Amino acid sequence: MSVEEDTANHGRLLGTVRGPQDVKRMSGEELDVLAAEIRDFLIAKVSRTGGHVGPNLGVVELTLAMHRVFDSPRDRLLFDTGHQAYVHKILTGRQAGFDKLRQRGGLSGYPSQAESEHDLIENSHASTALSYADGLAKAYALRGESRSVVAVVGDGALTGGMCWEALNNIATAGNSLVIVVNDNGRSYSPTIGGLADHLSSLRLNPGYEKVLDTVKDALGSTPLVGKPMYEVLHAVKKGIKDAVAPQAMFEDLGIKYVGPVDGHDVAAVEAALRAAKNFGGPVIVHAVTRKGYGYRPAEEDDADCLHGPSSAFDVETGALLAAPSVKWTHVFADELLAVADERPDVVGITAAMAEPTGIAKLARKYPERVYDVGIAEQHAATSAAGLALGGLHPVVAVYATFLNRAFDQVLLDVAMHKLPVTFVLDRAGITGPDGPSHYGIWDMSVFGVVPGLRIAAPRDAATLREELREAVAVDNGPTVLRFPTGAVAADLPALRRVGTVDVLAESARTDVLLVAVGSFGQLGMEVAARVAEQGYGVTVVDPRWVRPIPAELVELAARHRLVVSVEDGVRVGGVGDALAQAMRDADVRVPLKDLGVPADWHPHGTRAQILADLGLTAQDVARDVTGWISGLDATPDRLTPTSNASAQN
Ligand SMILES: Cc1ncc(C[n+]2csc(CCOP(=O)(O)OP(=O)(O)O)c2C)c(N)n1
Ligand SMILES: CC(=O)[C@@H](O)[C@H](O)COP(=O)(O)O
Ligand SMILES: [Mg+2]
Repeated sequence: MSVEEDTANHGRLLGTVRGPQDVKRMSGEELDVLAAEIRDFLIAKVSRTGGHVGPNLGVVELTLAMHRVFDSPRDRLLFDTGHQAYVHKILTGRQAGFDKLRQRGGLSGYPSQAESEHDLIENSHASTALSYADGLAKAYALRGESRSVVAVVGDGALTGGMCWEALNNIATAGNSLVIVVNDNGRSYSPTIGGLADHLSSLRLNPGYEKVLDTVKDALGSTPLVGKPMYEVLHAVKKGIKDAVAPQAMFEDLGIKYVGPVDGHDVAAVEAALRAAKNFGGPVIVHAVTRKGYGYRPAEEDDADCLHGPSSAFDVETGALLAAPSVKWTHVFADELLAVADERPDVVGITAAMAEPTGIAKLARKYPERVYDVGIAEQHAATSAAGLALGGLHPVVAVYATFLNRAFDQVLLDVAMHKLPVTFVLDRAGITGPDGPSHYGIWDMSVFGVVPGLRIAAPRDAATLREELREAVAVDNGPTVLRFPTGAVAADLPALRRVGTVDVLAESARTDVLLVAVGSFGQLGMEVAARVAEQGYGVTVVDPRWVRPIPAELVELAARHRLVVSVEDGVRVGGVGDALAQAMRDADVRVPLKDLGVPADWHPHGTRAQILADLGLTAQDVARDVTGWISGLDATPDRLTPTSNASAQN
């Protein structure tokens, strides 16, 4: 079936859309038909691949209006977080790519400059678009380029601190800039905080422009008597603004407010955008939308309005077709609740992701002991420091990649004060479909340098439970627990424990010490078996606590001919790097080869595919290890002692 035929199957009009110019000339009726066809298309395609169906169903009309009012790519359309850019992709010639959405070699789930000139922000981390927009608008102003900058930001993303830093600057700069607040009242769960309350107060108020026009009309018949009348009018406007228009917050900042407007009414959004485009300064267009709009399973999904089904789902019910087995997240959630039952000082913090991180389970039993801070990881870290100063032991549960932005807070607000805060990093390592900015590959390197901070990498459910308990027992500094996405690894019992290091396998021969970090424990066992077939002995160890490097690991290294480490994190500054340094410091002259993820922007795909591309499979590692150890046989001094010569370029 050709692309045209396939697309046309989802609607006659959609099949005619090759680019934004095709929607500019459509009538209101045609746009309504096209919106319905786009919804059919989204549900049909995303139900097969998984992806952010809920958010994108909520921005169909919004995106149509944007592409009708503005001229992308000359005018720049920015999408905060970017998970809601599918409609933008549909309208910019990429309908054919949706059969391989978020799949290796296929369409990214986020804007991608490599895909289209219409795309700009590729980072899937929330709350960045307004800062990009501020910079872009300043650049166009300085270069004398008359181009519109439009940033779509969700109510959830608006709870991120960067947004307010940007608004502060946008107001001062006064450049022409359109901020479309896509207010569907939800992140995953309902958006929290004072801002959310403020936005909902706006949703409930009549647009104050309308009220103002009414008053102006009423007063308009009154003959103007110079200054006094002006004073009266101004006083009336101010009174209205203060009384009926809580959007004063934005306008007092110096940013014009337009709305609230029905985000599912193309004509209404268009009118607001045209007014904003011609205003000649920064304008907020407050669009009220519904996440999952037009698709009952999403609209009725109380958890997260089908925010992002991770794989194919049933169109009728929205339920995932492949029931997830026991996930690392589930094990964490259960054990945290068990700990909380025993430890009244243990509290939980989430950054707008209670369900995806498992913290929701604790919140259901102890709602008073869980804090949802919004998409505000920096605040989460320092608020946790405050909780710890107040005598509690906070557990901050975030995806590994999102803690990157709170490095300074972890370093100085938590660690320098030696505060007992536990950071639980879910989705650590290569995740897959969400691509490079979601890869939780930096934490062991970035946070490994923090003095007094300890990092645990459990290898299975049993060690996750054990290491979580060990972490919350630490009362003189921060701890980090990190584990990958997906199904939890089968329990891998240790033969014995040396200090905190678990020995998983050993042999009469001590040719190789294989340090298998975290969930790579099973991989280590398979490597040992393969290398043993070549006649070499491999000792497989799981350090459990990977930073700081356990002294016992260095002692074990000294008793082998070759050390190999393998980790689901970047090599630079990773566990292998740190072990090599510890061995040098102890003058342990044994060659070390460290395997891990190259510090780079790795493409999206499945976790297994990306790991295979990086040579992080049992077969590849076994081949490498065999090559290195047999090379030592041939030329014993080939690898200079304590070398951590890179195993990969
Ligand atoms: C820094 C950061 N933290 C967490 C996330 C995970 N995340 C992805 S989308 C989302 C909710 C976004 O809500 P909103 O901005 O309102 O957009 P909507 O999905 O409602 O369209 C969250 C928390 C993220 N992408 N970035
Ligand atoms: C955009 C975002 O941060 C999430 O919606 C992301 O898609 C994570 O998905 P998983 O929860 O399936 O890892
Ligand atoms: Mg939202």
